Amino acid sequence: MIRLEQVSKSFESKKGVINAVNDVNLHVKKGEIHGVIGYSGAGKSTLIRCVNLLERPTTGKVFIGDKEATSLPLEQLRETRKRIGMIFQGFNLLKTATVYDNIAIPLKLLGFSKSETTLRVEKYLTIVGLADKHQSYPNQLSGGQKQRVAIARALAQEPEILLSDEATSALDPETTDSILDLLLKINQDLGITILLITHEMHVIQKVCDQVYVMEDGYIVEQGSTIDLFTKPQNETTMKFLNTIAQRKLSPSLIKQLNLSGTVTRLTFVGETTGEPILAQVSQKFKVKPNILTANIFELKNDIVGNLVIHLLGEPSEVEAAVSFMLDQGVGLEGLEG
Ligand SMILES: Nc1ncnc2c1ncn2[C@@H]1O[C@H](COP(=O)(O)OP(=O)(O)OP(=O)(O)O)[C@@H](O)[C@H]1O
Repeated sequence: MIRLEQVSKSFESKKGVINAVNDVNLHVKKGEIHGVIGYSGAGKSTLIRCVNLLERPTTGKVFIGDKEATSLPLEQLRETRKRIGMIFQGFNLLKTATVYDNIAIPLKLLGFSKSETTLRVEKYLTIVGLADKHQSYPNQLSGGQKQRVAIARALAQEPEILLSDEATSALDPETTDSILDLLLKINQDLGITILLITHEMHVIQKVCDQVYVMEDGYIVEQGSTIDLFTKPQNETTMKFLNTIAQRKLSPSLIKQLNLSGTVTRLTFVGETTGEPILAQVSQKFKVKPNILTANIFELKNDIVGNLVIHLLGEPSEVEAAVSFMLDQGVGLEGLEG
């Protein structure tokens, strides 16, 4: 549905050329939700703006469906843009217009009749849960409600694709979750393909099928959400994972705990998450597993559990215990300690 082939974007500035996006390849299939995560300045906004050609790539190709948007004449590009809705961190609502008009005005500008406009405004305000707010003004709404209006405005044009530029970054955690639930609902119920950018791993965790980690304009790691959560390869990915679950024991903690022996992280995915593996390990082998940290979190389609344990015992028993856990489908990663 969205395909980027070797897309780069540079800007001329007083300090020289800034390569904001470098050689990015990306493919979002119809109905999927993909997320790009990166720190400030990584190039995420520039990248997402290249998708609807708000920024024209310096080199590379952008495909929307089977059309190469980067080579379309302006008139056809306008048509293609109608297939893409966008929401923003700052909502971009007209302050002096009611909720109704915020959604209706773009439709009127697109030439929809009054009755079709009314129908669509009502339909999409109901979908976002604000059917009773027609006549409110943006300053009478909470941040989450404003984002819901912005989502209704984007949906009212009945796009196939929704681009989300840090749509939850200005919201508190609870409101963030309610907006993410809404994105999941419109993805599932309306079949809308979503590409989002974020600096919050929680957003990726909750809604994304595929993830791209971006740094200095490059995609430094990409894969399914489950793979990134269980087998991260890149240092930046690990830093983002650390924001939701402790992955490393700090040297001072290791010192305080006076750990000797084996410290390992166990990763449980799906069915193995509920198995009492550690109880079995201590029954079958002469080892004492001591849990140092533990967490369990839900991804969009999976459950992942992480345990950091300290295994005390004779090396041969520890080795046998480790091998048993591997056989049970548990992911293992040695940690310093
Ligand atoms: N119009 C522009 N002119 C010059 N430089 C730009 C322009 N837009 C972005 N940049 C530069 O490109 C780089 C990437 O910026 P971009 O906004 O895409 O990153 P980001 O990951 O979205 O960061 P943030 O989350 O802070 O917005 C930065 O160095 C930025 O200063």
